[in-house]
Parts: sequence; structure tokens; C-alpha cells
Amino acid sequence: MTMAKPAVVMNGVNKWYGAHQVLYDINLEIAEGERVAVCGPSGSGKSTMIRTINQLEPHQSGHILVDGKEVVPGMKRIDLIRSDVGMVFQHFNLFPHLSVLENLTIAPRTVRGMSKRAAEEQAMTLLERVRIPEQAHKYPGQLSGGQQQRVAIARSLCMSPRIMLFDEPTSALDPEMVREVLDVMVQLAREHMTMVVVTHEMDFAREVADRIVFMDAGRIVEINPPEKFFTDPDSQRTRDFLRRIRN
Ligand SMILES: Nc1ncnc2c1ncn2[C@@H]1O[C@H](COP(=O)(O)OP(=O)(O)OP(=O)(O)O)[C@@H](O)[C@H]1O
Repeated sequence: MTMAKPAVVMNGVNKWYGAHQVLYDINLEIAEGERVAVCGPSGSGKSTMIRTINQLEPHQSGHILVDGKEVVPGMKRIDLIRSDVGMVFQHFNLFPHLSVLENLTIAPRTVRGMSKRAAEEQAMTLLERVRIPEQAHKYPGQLSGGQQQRVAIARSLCMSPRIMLFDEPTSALDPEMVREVLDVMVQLAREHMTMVVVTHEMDFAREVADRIVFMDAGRIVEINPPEKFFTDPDSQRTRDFLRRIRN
């Protein structure tokens, strides 16, 4: 059996904020088309780890390869956008003064040089995919949190990413809006998008993830498929963690 090509390789990655080390010797390979959920207690380094993949946070030692190309601290953001890594944040990060359609067309037009018409056609197709084409001419402030997050997902997809990073995409949402965003992510997973998702949504992790990475105090302490993660009686840490997030 041939292994799928790795989409992301993290090899011995360490990161400090000043004197405070927040990532310790991170080793992780993510295959093309794989869905990885990253779980762990607050402050364990989950966000920081995925933010090093697209260099929103530089690492200080070790190697990160995206699609076989080394990601080097200090490289220009534009190169990273071109390296096809999309990111969805907890707080949507849409441009508030631009309409939904403009939010979706600005990067393809300015970074990729797409014509206005082609960018708008693509944007409408993606808004249909996230099931809100009727919101195209509204502004982010006129939308619910769930709708804004779906726009944010569509905006990332406009750049045709090969890898999507999600940083707690449902944590800022009212409970009744969580499902509509998760449904869009489940759909993406079915389409074999490579996804790395920091999440506390354990049902989602169980439903969608090929592997769950569990972090604690800046270290990866467990990498397992969901069935093992949830059932392995030896995994005291997992049981402790699940108890903590249920309380
Ligand atoms: N910009 C920053 N400057 C200094 N320290 C930071 C910064 N961002 C995060 N940290 C610290 O790095 C560590 C890891 O934080 P990180 O946000 O990656 O954890 P997390 O697991 O994603 O937490 P949460 O689930 O609460 O979002 C924490 O100790 C945090 O206080």
C-alpha cells in the first residue's frame, strides 16, 4: 500500500514567546486528504501549533513542510497565501466595511489577479456551497454568527486552498448555530479536504477526524484514531480530559 503524500510535516518544532516555551518538540505528519482534530486543555498550545503551519506565529527551531516546501520564519505572508493554506478563526475576522461578496472577491482579485466577474462567479458558487447565496450583498454585521462563520469558510475556499486550518471555529457561536457550521465542515471533509481543526466539539471530532491529536502543556501527548482515543482504557489522560471538558 502506498502512503498518501504528506500535506504537512512538523519535525522537532519548538516555539517560545520570549522566555516562555509554548511548543516542545512537535512531530506530526498529516497526509493529503486527512482530517486531524486537535484537542487539549486551555493554554496547551493548540492554536499556536496550527498557527505555525501558516506562520501566523513563527517557530524558533525544527522544520515545517507544507506540500513538501519548507515554511521558513520570516517568509512573506503572500508566499504563504500562495502556498495554499486557508485558515478560519474563532472570531470570523471578516472585513466589516465590505459586503459578503466583496469579502469573498478581494483576495482572488488582488492576490490572484482574477477578473471581477470571475471572482464574483466563484464567490456565488461558494456561497451556495455554504448555503447562504442570499446574503451576498449584506455586510458581516447584518449576519448571525453562524452565517458569518460560513462566509469566513467560503472566503478561505476562494483561494482554492489545499489545506484548511480551523481554530475553534464554533467556540464563539450560540449553541443553535454550531451545527450549521459543523455541517459545512463535514461536507468539506467528505470532499477530501485536508483539514486540521482545533476543537472542543468532541462529537465532531469523533464523526469527522481520522486522527485526534491531544496536546497538554505544549506537547503532543497522544495521537490516535477516534475509536482508540475514546475507548482505550489505558488512556488516563484522555479520560481526565474528557471529564474536564464535560464539567
Ligand atoms: N501572543 C502571545 N504572547 C505570549 N504568550 C502567548 C501568546 N499567545 C499564546 N500565548 C501563550 O502560549 C500558550 C499556548 O497558548 P495557545 O493559545 O496556543 O493555547 P490553546 O491550547 O490554543 O488554548 P485555548 O484552548 O485557551 O485557546 C499559553 O501559555 C498562552 O498563554
